[in-house]
Amino acid sequence: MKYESIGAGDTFASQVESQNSSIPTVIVIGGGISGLAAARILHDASFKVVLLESRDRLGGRIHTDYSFGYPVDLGASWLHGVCNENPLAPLIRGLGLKLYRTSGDNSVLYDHDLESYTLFDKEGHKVPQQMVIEVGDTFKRILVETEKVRDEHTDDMSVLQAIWIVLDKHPELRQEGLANEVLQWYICRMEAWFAADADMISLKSWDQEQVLSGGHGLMVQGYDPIIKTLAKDIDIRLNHRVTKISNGPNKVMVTVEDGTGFVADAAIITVPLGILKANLIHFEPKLPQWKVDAISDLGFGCENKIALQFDSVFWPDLELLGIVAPTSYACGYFLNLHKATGHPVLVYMAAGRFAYDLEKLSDESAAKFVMLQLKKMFPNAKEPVQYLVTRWGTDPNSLGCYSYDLVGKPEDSYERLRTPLGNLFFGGEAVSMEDHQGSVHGAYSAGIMAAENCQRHLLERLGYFDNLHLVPSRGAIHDATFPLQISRM
Ligand SMILES: Cc1cc2nc3c(=O)[nH]c(=O)nc-3n(C[C@H](O)[C@H](O)[C@H](O)COP(=O)(O)OP(=O)(O)OC[C@H]3O[C@@H](n4cnc5c(N)ncnc54)[C@H](O)[C@@H]3O)c2cc1C
Repeated sequence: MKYESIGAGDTFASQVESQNSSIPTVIVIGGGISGLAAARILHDASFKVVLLESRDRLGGRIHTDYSFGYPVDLGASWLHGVCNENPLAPLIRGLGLKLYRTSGDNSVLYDHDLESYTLFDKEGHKVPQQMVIEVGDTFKRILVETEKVRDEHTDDMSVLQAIWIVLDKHPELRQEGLANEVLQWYICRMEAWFAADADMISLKSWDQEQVLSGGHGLMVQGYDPIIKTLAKDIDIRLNHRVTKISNGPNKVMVTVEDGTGFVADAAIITVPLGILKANLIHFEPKLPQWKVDAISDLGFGCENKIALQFDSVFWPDLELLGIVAPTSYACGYFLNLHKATGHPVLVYMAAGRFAYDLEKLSDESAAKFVMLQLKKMFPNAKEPVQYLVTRWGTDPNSLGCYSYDLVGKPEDSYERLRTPLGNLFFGGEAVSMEDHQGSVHGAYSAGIMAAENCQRHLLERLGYFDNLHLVPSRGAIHDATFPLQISRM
């Protein structure tokens, strides 16, 4: 074997000398979709791979929970870009997974269409749908005007600041009373897309991502089958939290929490940006300043979900039930999973500072808070049978949800983030963000890209071109030709 698990106290050099084999070896750090995609590619290409994952489960920010008796995604749940060009389409087709499309292209609500929801004020009165549509149109006009603000200013600013400038210049776009609360709700939806408050999001970059066509679809059976498929036959070590990475000229040594070391020809790191920002992994030699800067130039937002299971449905047959308020912070909404899955489940979703604040509450208090919101809309709402509460922002394995462009971010941050350092390659959601804005398919592509770069680098460095049989790196699962199964009720 080219690499092996080694005990604490062994020196890097002595371990390197003891390794002799003809098969290139790679350590993949992180068992989310990015790490699994990387491991899959290299495993299928006959590399020797070991994947180190800190949690006691795979999937990372994909987490399909089954405690309600059926799948509920507590992390990612939408496929952004329901089209054949989506890199996940072949896997989804091959597994016969169903998608429930919640919006077409270019919705002002990102992954929902205007007709798919109802808003309520804080007294529980329905907001007239005509007002919701009109304010939605105004919000679109405000956003168009912010493009002019961008053109007029050389320095970047937050989206919120630009909105204020627009409202100052165009008093006719200002909203009062209930209409302003609806406008705040649109801002709240925008903040959910970036998992960050509007005063943190870069005006220069917020709309620059390349979104795939086909709109957005919920994974009806959850994302878990994809994780299971990618993980098949990979040497995976759960409960292996990496604390140190020593990047030598010919080998990489990765040390985990209990002091055990793993040596290989190369390593691919796919831990979330929040982990890199918090310096939870010690790099030897230290990361160069340009890499450290790239890590701090990007934002890492937070979104939390509180899933409520009821014994029966008492709410209307709509996809989203929203509550408007005088600030976007105080607005909220429930995703009606019954619409897509047939199960009596509502998922409350909170993003940005509010999501962090929710994490300070106990599970019970968080569920009580959410039930108060629900009872404003439906005074006779039943109590939930069960509930699940996420804490992505303080979870030591994620420290956030997904990346976004901070105000003033230099243009080449992503490029610097993904640039390899010798035998160390960088995958993970944040690395591919300029194309895929913190998405599952972005993370998947980033893992594939890192694996392909690593593969090329090692084959060149080790001179293996002649004696390795390489399976085409996208693998047989990419050849499936079943149509995507999409429904809309
Ligand atoms: C609440 C929420 C909702 C989302 N909604 C959507 C959505 O609807 N659609 C969408 O496309 N995307 C969504 N996303 C984003 C999507 O989930 C991520 O972009 C994607 O799953 C990231 O995959 P990844 O492999 O890069 O990172 P991760 O899934 O975070 O994988 C990294 C892995 O590294 C492990 N790790 C951390 N530290 C260490 C360490 N020191 N040593 C070893 N392992 C370590 C972690 O445990 C984790 O398993 C959402 C995310 C969240 C949290």
